[in-house]
Amino acid sequence: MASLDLSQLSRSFGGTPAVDRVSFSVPSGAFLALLGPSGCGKTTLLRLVAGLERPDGGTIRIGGRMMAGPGVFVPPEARGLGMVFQSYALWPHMTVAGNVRFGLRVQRLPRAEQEARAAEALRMVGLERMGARLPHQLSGGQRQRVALARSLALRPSLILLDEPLANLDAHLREQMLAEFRRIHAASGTSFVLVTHDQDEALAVASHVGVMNAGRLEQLAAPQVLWQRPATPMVARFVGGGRTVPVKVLGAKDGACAIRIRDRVLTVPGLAPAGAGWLCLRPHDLLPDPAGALGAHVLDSRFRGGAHVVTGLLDGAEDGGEIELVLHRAPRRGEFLRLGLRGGWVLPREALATPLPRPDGHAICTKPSPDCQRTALGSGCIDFCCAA
Ligand SMILES: Nc1ncnc2c1ncn2[C@@H]1O[C@H](COP(=O)(O)OP(=O)(O)OP(=O)(O)O)[C@@H](O)[C@H]1O
Repeated sequence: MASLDLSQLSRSFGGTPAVDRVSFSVPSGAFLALLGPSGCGKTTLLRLVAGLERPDGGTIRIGGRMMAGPGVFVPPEARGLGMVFQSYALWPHMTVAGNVRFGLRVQRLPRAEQEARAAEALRMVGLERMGARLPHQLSGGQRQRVALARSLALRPSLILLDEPLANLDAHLREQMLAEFRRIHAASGTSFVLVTHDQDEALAVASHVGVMNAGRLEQLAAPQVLWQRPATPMVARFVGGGRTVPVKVLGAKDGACAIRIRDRVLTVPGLAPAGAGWLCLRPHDLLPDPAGALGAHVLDSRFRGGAHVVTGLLDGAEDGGEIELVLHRAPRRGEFLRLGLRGGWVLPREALATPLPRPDGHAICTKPSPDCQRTALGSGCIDFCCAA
């Protein structure tokens, strides 16, 4: 088990930053998922932590030990990490047990200990009866579990997983996600997972970091990321969210009075009077003939016992398509009036001084290079500048 602390971590390729002054701390035993659009720097960040890339600046500490920083670079094999990749990278001519023992042999552990540790790791991933098989005699999910067992056998303090489920079909991914959660809890090892799939990240992780163009936009618990996005990018990226420009009239006790057309509504949020964004997710909207918002129906299909409607949200700045659930089939082109049962308000421009939160912490509306910590372990669950 180890904590992971990054400070101002940067890496550029040909002058273009792939990871740009990223700072965060996650506690020992965390399951951190890194999420973001293609090319945002997730893999580069993972490779920096692994020691497969050297940073241009900043520091990496694992379990409090400096792994990279000014004048320090600990090579990958000395970082005490496990790595699991999309490709599994199993030796095809070796049995499952042989593959799991491989790293222990390299470490020259006594044979009896190798066997005991391999058996324990295979038990943890539920493959205790498959030790004698060859990799080609296993399913994709089983092969991925062997790769995980091989890492666990080394008893690393941190396991790095790079898109480990990408080669599996949807059903198997679900199963493996549940397995990952179980194995993470049973082993007590900290996990860092890079994934394209936000459902996967939100389902499995204790902490989720959203990256964009090399920067960390927000690092928070999944439900915080969902309910209180720190930036418009996070609001749009996570859960098919949309942002509608609104006028904020004032803020009090963690809620904002906003004007939409001729209506004044009170919505949770942290924005001062002025231009703001109303961040919406599909479940924040419900049909309401007297509602302040509206959407034109583009398409509708019957799924899960209800009509899932794709609508074009009136006034949204970012394309505006949003999914709604109705209990009747709407006409294509129909205008639906929508009421609010949720939402979150952000300021249009990043604030120089974050507004105080009702719980006494300050929230970063735009994480800055000076933002040193994400105090997840100590009570505050937002990307936080509170000193
Ligand atoms: N070895 C390299 N040489 C040059 N550019 C690189 C190298 N590795 C990564 N990059 C660039 O750095 C940026 C971040 O890449 P990275 O692979 O970290 O993103 P990612 O978020 O993991 O993307 P994806 O989700 O598509 O895998 C991209 O613009 C990529 O082209």
